[in-house]
Amino acid sequence: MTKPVIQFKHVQKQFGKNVVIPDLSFEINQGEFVTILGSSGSGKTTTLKMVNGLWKPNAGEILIDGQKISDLDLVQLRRHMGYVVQQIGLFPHMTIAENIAVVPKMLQWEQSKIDQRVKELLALVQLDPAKYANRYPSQLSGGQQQRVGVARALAVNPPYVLFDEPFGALDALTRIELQKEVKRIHESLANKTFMFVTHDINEAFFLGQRVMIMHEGRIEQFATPGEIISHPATPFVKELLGTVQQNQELWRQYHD
Ligand SMILES: Nc1ncnc2c1ncn2[C@@H]1O[C@H](COP(=O)(O)OP(=O)(O)OP(=O)(O)O)[C@@H](O)[C@H]1O
Repeated sequence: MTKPVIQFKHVQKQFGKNVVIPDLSFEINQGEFVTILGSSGSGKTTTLKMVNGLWKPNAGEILIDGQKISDLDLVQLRRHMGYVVQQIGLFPHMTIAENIAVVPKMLQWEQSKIDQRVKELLALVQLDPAKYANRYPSQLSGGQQQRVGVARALAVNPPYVLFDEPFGALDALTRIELQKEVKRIHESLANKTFMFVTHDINEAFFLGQRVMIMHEGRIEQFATPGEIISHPATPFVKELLGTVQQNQELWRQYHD
């Protein structure tokens, strides 16, 4: 059964007089992994920030699990939404274990439960707890820090996890490794809804069960990777797919 848990209904967002999202409607189902792909300034981050209430729409309605976001307590809402960004901002003076435990501590979990959860999460993101729990962020590579960012976002078992270009600053190999991790984590956790913003078409099509392609604040197409590739809905989508072909041609010339 599909159950829409994130719904945008004719959402409009403007900053001052600048309308960046004129009229956005979509639904995301429980347990889905949706990627949002688009060029710079297309409104991806703004959309994500409206999902967790960081930005309020100027018009229209957003429903989370059937409830109007405007009726929800935003602190509660954000606790239900893990957030992973490029600059994950681990606290430098806290160990990795303490960084992951920030929200559980705030919620006054017992220390034994926190310790257990930190171990579980480090194992989930493939960092050996015995080796990493007591290190400081500066003693980890960028890729390892992003793994901690993912662990921290999952700390209190939120039903939603939002990712905003989390791997943008990583080298290509580490990036692919982490994409595989995130995909595996989503598959291993039942019913968690992931929204992942990226401007990398390979990342979007590898991770997304459905891909939302945005351009100038509008959805050009929102469909499975297979549907998009076989039936690109607009000239913009065709052009985007064309960039992959251009890359393939570039590489092919070295093989011929
Ligand atoms: N706080 C703000 N004040 C004014 N304008 C903003 C603000 N945040 C975003 N914008 C504008 O809204 C538009 C959409 O920005 P947004 O960050 O959502 O794009 P994006 O698709 O995430 O781009 P990128 O891939 O570069 O991060 C841009 O034109 C941006 O300049």
